Amino acid sequence: MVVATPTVGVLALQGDVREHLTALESVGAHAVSVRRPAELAAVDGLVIPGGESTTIDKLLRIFELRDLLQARIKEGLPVYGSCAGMILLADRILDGTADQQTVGGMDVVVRRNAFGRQVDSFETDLDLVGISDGGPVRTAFIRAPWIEEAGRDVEVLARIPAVDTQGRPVAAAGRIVAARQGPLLATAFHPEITGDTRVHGLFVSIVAGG
Ligand SMILES: NC(=O)CC[C@H](N)C(=O)O
Repeated sequence: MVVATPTVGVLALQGDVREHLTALESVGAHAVSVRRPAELAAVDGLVIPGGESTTIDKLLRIFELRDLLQARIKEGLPVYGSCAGMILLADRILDGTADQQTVGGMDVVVRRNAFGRQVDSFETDLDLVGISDGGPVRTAFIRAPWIEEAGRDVEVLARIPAVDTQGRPVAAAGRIVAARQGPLLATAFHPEITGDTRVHGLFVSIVAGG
């Protein structure tokens, strides 16, 4: 089904919600905050923002959204998870806290806080499969995870390049930092804070039936 102006929710329990709402509006979606089951039931797609995955995990249960979100993902709801959102979409995680759970849906193993202390946070340009116009995407990594293993049905969209913008070798070279499995999209980075809205454009096209 092709939806002309899709309604895309941003899970608004914790994290940088407003930047996602703005980015989604700028690529033609009707963007709404989602905090209640009725709001989750009404959206055509959902963004799970970056933040702290353990907190979002707990709040999903407190706000009685977790089971509904899992059910909607099973029915095919398009969901884009960024950073902590990517952790929540993963079927399996490494370095989670003892009681941490994910919502799941993507056949990936994600390692939390994977980049370690030295490169805790950084910005870089990445080539992304599916985004060819306008060159590499400007991305921000903030205590980011990476995808350690991806199942057969997962399409890898981006990896950490071998060298940084100054030509220096990168320790995490080759790590998977963006992937898609059907209507589920995940990025280890935050695209909403660099002013580059093309990842949101890609997600809205998935929601609209692409
Ligand atoms: N920027 C982010 O979303 C960081 C994710 C955070 N390190 C976590 O484990 O949830």
